Amino acid sequence: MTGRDAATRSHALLEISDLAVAYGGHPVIDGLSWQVGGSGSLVTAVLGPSGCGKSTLLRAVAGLEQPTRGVVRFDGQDLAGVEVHRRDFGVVFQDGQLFGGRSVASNIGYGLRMRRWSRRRIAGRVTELLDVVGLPGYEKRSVDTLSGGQAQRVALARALAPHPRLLLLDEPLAALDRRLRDELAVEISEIVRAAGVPTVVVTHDHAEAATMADEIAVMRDGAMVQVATPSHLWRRPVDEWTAKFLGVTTVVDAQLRAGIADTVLGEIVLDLPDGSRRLGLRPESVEVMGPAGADDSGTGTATVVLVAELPAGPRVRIETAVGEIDAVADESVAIGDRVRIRLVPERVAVIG
Ligand SMILES: Nc1ncnc2c1ncn2[C@@H]1O[C@H](COP(=O)(O)OP(=O)(O)OP(=O)(O)O)[C@@H](O)[C@H]1O
Repeated sequence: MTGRDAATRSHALLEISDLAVAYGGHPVIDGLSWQVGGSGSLVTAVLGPSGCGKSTLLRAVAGLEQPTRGVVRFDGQDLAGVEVHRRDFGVVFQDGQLFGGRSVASNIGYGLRMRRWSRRRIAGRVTELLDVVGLPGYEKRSVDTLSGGQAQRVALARALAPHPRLLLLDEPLAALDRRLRDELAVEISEIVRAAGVPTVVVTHDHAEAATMADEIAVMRDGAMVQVATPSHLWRRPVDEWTAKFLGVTTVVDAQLRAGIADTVLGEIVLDLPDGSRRLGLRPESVEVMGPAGADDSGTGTATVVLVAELPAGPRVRIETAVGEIDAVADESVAIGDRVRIRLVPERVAVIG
């Protein structure tokens, strides 16, 4: 399967219907239905809070957990009864789970030896993959001497080696520090796209999901609540829980008339039908404009209660009609200033 196939395929690659998985009789996933890859996306993220069942879902797709109900299909084939190693899926876990005490080459070649590839062919594939993951020449190194980031690169190479039909990544960056996570998220995304392997990546970090994936499935309590592109998710979260999980800190009511939404924080142009809506605000959704004055029609007013000078510009906390909220400022303001505020249309989330 190549990226191009993914773009032209009309049916979903992975189809899950009414899936249920339980541990000791306690359901963790109950009635989950989800289709992956039908819209042409190659990398899909499953994003949800800790404990919502993301890893369990991935393990059920890999064949490592037995569903109590439901169907998992891959490319039209029902996977019930298909053993883990016959699914041809590559899996990478949070801590890589490399075989300790062995060399990098031995780890990457593992699945190829199982498939009875010749030594020469394995050696060629290992070298090729070490180039792909940025570790050329590492064949003989013991995996016990690798850094966390290097170990995850080797785990990725091992998963990609047998040309899997699907790659399943379970929080592959969770054990790494922030800077390395950001760097490796971009790298992994580039690597799987270049290889053209459809990928599902589980994460609880929405920046990571947006960096890596074309499509994000938001999961809550064992079910999918919304599946959309990252930009659609930020702008149109399906409900208040999803909006807040995605970084919305304040929700305000709006009355729309002729493309203008009226809120207690001022007016905003929104191309939506007349009626009542709820708007979700993140700090970047609210801009502090300058001193409040005689002509404040259409804008809200607020009082500055805290100022933090961040590299990207001042971040301020302001007292408004809906309580204290965080906002961004173009120019310097001081604690106690009475200021005008503006809602930024493209950075406001419309809920529902
Ligand atoms: N082997 C197991 N036996 C019993 N309960 C389990 C097992 N694995 C997971 N659970 C429970 O199932 C629920 C979902 O766990 P899961 O690991 O799938 O969630 P998650 O969304 O991946 O969480 P996290 O982001 O913290 O890894 C949790 O309440 C967890 O305690």
